[in-house]
Amino acid sequence: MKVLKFGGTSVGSAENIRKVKQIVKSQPDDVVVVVSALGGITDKILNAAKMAVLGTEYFNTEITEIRTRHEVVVDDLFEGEQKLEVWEEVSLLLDELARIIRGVSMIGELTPKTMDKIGGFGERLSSYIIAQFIDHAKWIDASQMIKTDSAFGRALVDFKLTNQLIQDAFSGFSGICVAPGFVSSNSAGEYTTLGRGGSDYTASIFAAALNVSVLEIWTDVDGFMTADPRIIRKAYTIESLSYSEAMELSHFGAKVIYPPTILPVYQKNIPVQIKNTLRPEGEGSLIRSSQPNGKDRPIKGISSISNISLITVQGLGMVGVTGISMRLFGALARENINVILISQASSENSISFAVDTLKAETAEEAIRIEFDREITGQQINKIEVENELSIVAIVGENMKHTTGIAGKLFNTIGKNGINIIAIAQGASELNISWVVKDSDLRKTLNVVHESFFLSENVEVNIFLLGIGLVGGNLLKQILQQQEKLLKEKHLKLKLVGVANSKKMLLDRDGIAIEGFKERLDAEGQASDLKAYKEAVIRMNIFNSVFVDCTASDYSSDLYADLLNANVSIVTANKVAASSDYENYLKLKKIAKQKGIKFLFETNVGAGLPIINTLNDLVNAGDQILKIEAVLSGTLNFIFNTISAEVPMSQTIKMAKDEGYSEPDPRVDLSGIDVVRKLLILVRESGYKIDREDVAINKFIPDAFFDGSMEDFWSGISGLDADFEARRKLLEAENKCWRFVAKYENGQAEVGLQEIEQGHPFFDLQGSNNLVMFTTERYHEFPMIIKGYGAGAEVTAAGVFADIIRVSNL
Ligand SMILES: NC(=O)c1ccc[n+]([C@@H]2O[C@H](COP(=O)([O-])OP(=O)(O)OC[C@H]3O[C@@H](n4cnc5c(N)ncnc54)[C@H](O)[C@@H]3O)[C@@H](O)[C@H]2O)c1
Ligand SMILES: N[C@@H](CCO)C(=O)O
Repeated sequence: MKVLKFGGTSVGSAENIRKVKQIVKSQPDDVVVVVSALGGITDKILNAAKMAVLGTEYFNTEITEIRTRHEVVVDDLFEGEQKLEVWEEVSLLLDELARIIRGVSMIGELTPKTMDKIGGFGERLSSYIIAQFIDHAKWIDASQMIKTDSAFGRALVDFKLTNQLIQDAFSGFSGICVAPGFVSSNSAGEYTTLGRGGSDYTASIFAAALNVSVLEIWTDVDGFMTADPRIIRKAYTIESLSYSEAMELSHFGAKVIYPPTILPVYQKNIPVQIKNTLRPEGEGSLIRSSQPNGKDRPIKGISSISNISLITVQGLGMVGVTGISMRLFGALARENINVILISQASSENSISFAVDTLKAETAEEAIRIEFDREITGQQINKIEVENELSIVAIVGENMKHTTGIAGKLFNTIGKNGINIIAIAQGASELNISWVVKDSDLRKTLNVVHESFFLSENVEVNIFLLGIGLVGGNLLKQILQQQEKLLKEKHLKLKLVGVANSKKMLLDRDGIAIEGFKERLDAEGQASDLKAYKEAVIRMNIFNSVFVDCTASDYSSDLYADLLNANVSIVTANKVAASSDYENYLKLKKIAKQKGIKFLFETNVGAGLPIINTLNDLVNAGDQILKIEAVLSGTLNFIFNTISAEVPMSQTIKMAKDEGYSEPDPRVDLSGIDVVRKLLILVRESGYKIDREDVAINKFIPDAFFDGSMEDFWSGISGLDADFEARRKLLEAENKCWRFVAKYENGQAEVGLQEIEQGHPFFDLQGSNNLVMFTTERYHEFPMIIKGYGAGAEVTAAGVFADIIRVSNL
């Protein structure tokens, strides 16, 4: 035999009741079907009664709506003679209900006893209709079998008597019977009810009394999910869980089953199968006795409750004093306040507990009254209430067998900048709960869900700034690689923000790269860097990375604010890392302290692995003694391309067209770009250096850099003849020009040099770069890194690699 329980949504309409019939009919076993009232009906009944006692006539509207809901269902489900018969019986029940509510209105009194009498009408109505609809089903009056005390509203079951009555009623029974949930009666035969979740309880009581093979709870969700699916789209159904895990998850928000109702079946070790009436083919969740399974994940699910207040009672006078907790929780119990989480440090000087925000004020008042003497005597000096909080809990029996869960949990949460306000873990190790701000809840659930591999993929959320040559190429490369990364590395790169100097667009759900430009143009708001930054911070998305592909010289606050909000930074823009040494150091420090990344590999040598190599050398204890390098792709290209046929001014235009130069090529020609790169290399080598410490030997007069861009382009060809004459002389001497950066013994300089054949710089072709590190370990033969040093494609690839580094793959 089996017990099947159908909830309010499952029996909420004629269409759903047909599904119920199908499910019941397809059972090979004898079945007891326990049903809730049609969805929303119990609330309406209780509301009508409350309206009646308040003396408003609105209760009549509710009664009419209750009648119509049932009429529509009966009309739809039955035909001809049967319809009349069923409606006649249903009408009688509805008339009785209306009479009682009118009585309440006349007397102006609504006792718990009356509430219980009318509270079960919804179940009596629905069970009767369903019993008639399922051929050969028998209706049984569960209220006369489940016997309770007379505590109206939440009666206590007399299990001995109840089990006997149920067993007697079912002796020799076979077939299908339908029973109302929630209803019970006292020894005088008066109606009582079983409290919240009462229909689950009825089903559990029947299942235990009849010792059935399984209790099936049919509801409107697929079962227990790994997290709230409204927040975590990747949440999925938990196949099997223990009674304790189910209780813990239900207690914290997953209202799949009402926890105390599990007790009777738990005691008899009867499995509970959760199924979705609207999707019966789904696997659902199976609750059974704990069978720690090595293959199971250490945690089964994450649950949460919002609108929590945390109350902290603090005072040195509490230390070592017995009875404080007893009085504290006694005071709360007297006010009927449910305490959801308790945390007390071993110092005993404070105790914090969480309650529903609606109860916070009453709780504070109750404590102030209870501890009036201690507050006056300053043994207790602080009672603090913090609102707008949420509790999050991870639940899993296997946590007991696994070390490092708490470490991993709090490390991931911390890295994402989420502040933990209180923590509690019971010694059963079944549950770790902690308190965060409501505004951090979504992010917390996301990172925890992901970090415990409840979801298969690691997600990195990208906010891109700048979609010119480098940014545009980057998006193309991500688009090309996205699927492969997802499939092979389980890395999901999601674009959640994109901006250029005209427009900006943010979307937490993701911006498809294909067609992003059209969407940016159509939906984007006017670009505003401050607003973009603030939106990134406000969105508070987990695993966020801000990718800067502009050359903008904005305030240094931008990066600092983002890093402080735990958003990693990947930048092709050299401005920040080459700004004041103090600012560079500050940004690196924030990133380190927050456990996130500030990466700028492409700042030197575009996609060449220069900074990472330097970091490896230094981290492994090497010391950089000398740096000699050709660091400008643009300048190297110019000096390699200039000839009798191609004058210097033309090579500048060519470098720009090839995408080597800065958006403003004067930054390259003035040597500023190379100074920036040298500063970054020297700093990453571990030395303090600022811009004024670098000597620049310019090869184009300052006057060309002072005017407008137009002035520059129109004037620069004036230098062509002189350059060509000098070039010829150089060529005759078998030498070439290279713009060289050098650092040694605290001296830094950049400038044009004549390079002789045989020198490593001499054969450096096109826009290539070359860096030579002379170190304590690479002494006689310096380490050389050489290759494309500029170009949108290689730079974008370097930025891409940094983004992947952020994901910690
Ligand atoms: N091209 C290379 O070889 C190379 C190599 C290494 C590093 N970089 C660096 O990459 C960066 C980008 O270079 P690029 O050639 O792609 O430049 P670009 O001019 O082609 O693109 C710049 C982008 O930034 C946007 N932008 C500029 N100011 C902005 C602002 N205040 N707010 C929002 N958007 C803004 C522009 O609209 C444009 O989309 C530069 O910092 C450059 O130094 C380039
Ligand atoms: N403008 C830069 C790009 C690479 O940083 C160069 O020419 O080297």
